[in-house]
Amino acid sequence: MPKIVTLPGDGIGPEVTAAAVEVLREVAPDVTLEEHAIGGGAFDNHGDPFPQRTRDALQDADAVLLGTVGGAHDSPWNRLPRHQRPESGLLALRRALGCYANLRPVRVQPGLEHLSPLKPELARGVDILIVRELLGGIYFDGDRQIDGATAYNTMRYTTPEVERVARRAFWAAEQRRGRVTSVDKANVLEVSELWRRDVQALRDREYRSIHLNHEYVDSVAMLIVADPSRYDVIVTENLFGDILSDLAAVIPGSLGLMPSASLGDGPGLFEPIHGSAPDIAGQGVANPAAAIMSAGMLLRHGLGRSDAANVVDRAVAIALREHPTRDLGGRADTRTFTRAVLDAIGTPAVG
Ligand SMILES: NC(=O)c1ccc[n+]([C@@H]2O[C@H](COP(=O)([O-])OP(=O)(O)OC[C@H]3O[C@@H](n4cnc5c(N)ncnc54)[C@H](O)[C@@H]3O)[C@@H](O)[C@H]2O)c1
Ligand SMILES: CC(C)[C@H](C(=O)O)[C@@H](O)C(=O)O
Ligand SMILES: [Mg+2]
Repeated sequence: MPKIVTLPGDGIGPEVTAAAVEVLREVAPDVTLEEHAIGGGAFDNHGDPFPQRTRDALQDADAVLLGTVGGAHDSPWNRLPRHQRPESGLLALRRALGCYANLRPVRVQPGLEHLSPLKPELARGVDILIVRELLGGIYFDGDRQIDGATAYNTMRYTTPEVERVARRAFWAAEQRRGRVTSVDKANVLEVSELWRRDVQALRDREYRSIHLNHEYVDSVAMLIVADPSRYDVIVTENLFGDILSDLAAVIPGSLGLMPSASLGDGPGLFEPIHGSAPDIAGQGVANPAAAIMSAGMLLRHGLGRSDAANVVDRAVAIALREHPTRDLGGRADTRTFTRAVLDAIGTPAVG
């Protein structure tokens, strides 16, 4: 019986995770779910944003389902030493699981173009997979400091770090349209020069059937919304991927439609890309679609259950058509939307 560790976290995390858990129980009733603490609440209760008990629970987990961590800008959590802050708990979790490849799909489902603020002809058919490097770069390098009026962080990558995430991107592209765009800032940064060189060399050595091109991150920030259909798989380093994926959320219509899967060599981590949304937390109005779709990715990538994952994706699309949430200009609250997903799961597919 597969064991899934759930980590609801802070803000809207518990609200959207509860929805995803309901859906998981419906489509995978044999799975064991075990809830643990992470983030700001974990610090308040256990003095650590990634407590030892949570760390221990990962040992025999098959997959991890995460909500969100963090507080508002004026939260006391933001005045803690950095290693005690909620976000540090999340980064430590990613590192503990060794999840170096973060898959962030950006998809406009047929019939849901109207949810996008882009013109329907631009939004129609968009299907991008952003592969974000998740354990390296400026997020993790030890060389960082703030001291009086001076502060620095360093962005560092090694060839093995670049190659392992690029491999995931090439592999994904082989199952899709065979195109990879590697995004960097090689016109300015040495670290991007290495990134570009290593991605190209790997393509030339092992993935000759893949069409690879390189683009600068500033240009991609424009083109991804101006002409999103030009992209199939995008592979990029940690910080660029963080920013580009929130930007890309505009294409389907909301951060609440952006799930993710973080994969390494052990159990995967599945989480919506959005944050704890302190502005709407506790009101029961968060869009749980990204969390539910993350549970779908867990079924697909974490447990190898594609059929169940397809059922979830189809049900989410139906619920979005009939009961859009407030972030999408609709009126459905979290409960109504989740109910609609559960109802759609119970309705046999036609055709
Ligand atoms: N993976 C994570 O846990 C994660 C990711 C990003 C940010 N954060 C943390 O979350 C906190 C808030 O960050 P932020 O405000 O910059 O970003 P955010 O993603 O929490 O919110 C940005 C905006 O999007 C809206 N939004 C986000 N998710 C939504 C959903 N599911 N349904 C409806 N609306 C939604 C919010 O209401 C807000 O207006 C910070 O502490 C930050 O560090 C955590
Ligand atoms: C909360 C933060 C550490 C995190 C990140 O920057 O990776 C978030 O923005 C994300 O996109 O998952
Ligand atoms: Mg982010």
